[in-house]
Amino acid sequence: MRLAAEKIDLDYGGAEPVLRGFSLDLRGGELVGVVGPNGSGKSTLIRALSRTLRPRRGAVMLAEHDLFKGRTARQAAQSIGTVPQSTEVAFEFTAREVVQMGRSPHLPRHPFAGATARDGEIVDRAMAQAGVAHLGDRIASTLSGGERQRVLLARALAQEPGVILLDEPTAHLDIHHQAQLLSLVHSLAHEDGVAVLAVLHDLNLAAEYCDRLALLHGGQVVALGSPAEVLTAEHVRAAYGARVWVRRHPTNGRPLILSIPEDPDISDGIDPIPALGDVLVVCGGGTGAGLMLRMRQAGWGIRAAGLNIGDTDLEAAEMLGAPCVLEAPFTALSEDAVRQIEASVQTAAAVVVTDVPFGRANLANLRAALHAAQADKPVVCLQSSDAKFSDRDFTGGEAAALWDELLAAGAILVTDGDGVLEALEPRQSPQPSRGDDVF
Ligand SMILES: Nc1ncnc2c1ncn2[C@@H]1O[C@H](COP(=O)(O)OP(=O)(O)OP(=O)(O)O)[C@@H](O)[C@H]1O
Repeated sequence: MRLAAEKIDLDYGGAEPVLRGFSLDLRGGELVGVVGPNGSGKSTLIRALSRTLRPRRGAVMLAEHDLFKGRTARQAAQSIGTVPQSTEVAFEFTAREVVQMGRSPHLPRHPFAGATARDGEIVDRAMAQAGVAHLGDRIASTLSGGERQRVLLARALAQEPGVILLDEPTAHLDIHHQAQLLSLVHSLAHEDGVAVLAVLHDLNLAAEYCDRLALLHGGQVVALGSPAEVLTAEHVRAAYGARVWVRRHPTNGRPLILSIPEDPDISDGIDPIPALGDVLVVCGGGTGAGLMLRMRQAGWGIRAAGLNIGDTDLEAAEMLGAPCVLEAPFTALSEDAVRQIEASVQTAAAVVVTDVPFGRANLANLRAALHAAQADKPVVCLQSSDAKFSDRDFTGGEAAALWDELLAAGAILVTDGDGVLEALEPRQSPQPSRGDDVF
């Protein structure tokens, strides 16, 4: 069953709408997660989709009907089951009675008077699915928050709806019940063809279970798509103002979000706008992380040459907001990546080559540095005094030959990070060329 918000404006009577021109299409067979910071309008969206809050503009369509004009509340409840954020139960009903209420949109009269044996079976099944069969005789108000949340899920399941809307369904659940609930709603979507929309705060759970995500910020969708498309460090920063690393989950390949502590050592002293030019850093395997941070703190803009996804230097570069040329894990830099690196060399003020090992996979980075030096671009090469380049050449000598060419072309050899900064330091704009009194 399709449920769609079509360019809706929602408000609570204030001057400004909470959601503005909002559209979202939910279809049977998919689990869509709605994520976003506090106050971004997630619960308000659920209220509109569940026919509780009428949009000021636009329409909510249930199949081909306008939910607010073409459907009664009872008709809507036959198709849409809602698990609300609040688990408060006003009256002294037993858990089973609460679940039985889910059948009421389908019954001709009073929910308990009109219930048939089949309704009873549906209630039993819903309680079993939600893992609350053993709580049937308990007074709902005496249950724990997590137990009540699962009872309310059972109530929604008892409606046998084509659409289920869940507002923070995992808020009160322990880790085991979180996984159980999301697995259940995932299978309702994928095996029974139900359209499921869940507001979730936990981005990792959202990434793991949802087919699509909508990221809300300020009452608008700022990103909509697969978890990998939506949960990028940039989107998370833009919506939440939080800095995160985005890695891949080791088993399912979905994005894994790790928050970066607001470490004053990292953020202090970094001017948001680099005062100097951009330096392209050839690094990898952690050889560039500390150096990039120091260079950034010194006022340089940073770009990273080709890095494989999963490389620790990629995390550091992302943390510093540095553009990177990305390559798949354990894969040699592609022709496209090499083109991007060479283009980056053209516009960089300088190139720094860390003491990263070179193999066939990243040799193109070293070649790009050589091209920079040959084009009279300042290139600084890091080689600690007690190491030999041959120790980090895994190309059978090809990298060593490039390295020698690089130094012959005028690259500056330094032995540590201080040396890199010193070599770069006098290079205030305008950018002088090699041969000027620069290094
Ligand atoms: N009943 C109401 N009356 C007036 N304003 C409201 C009401 N409910 C919500 N709002 C406002 O609407 C905006 C969106 O609130 P909403 O509850 O939809 O956000 P949310 O994304 O679900 O937040 P949270 O993550 O904190 O649950 C907020 O500014 C909130 O203060």
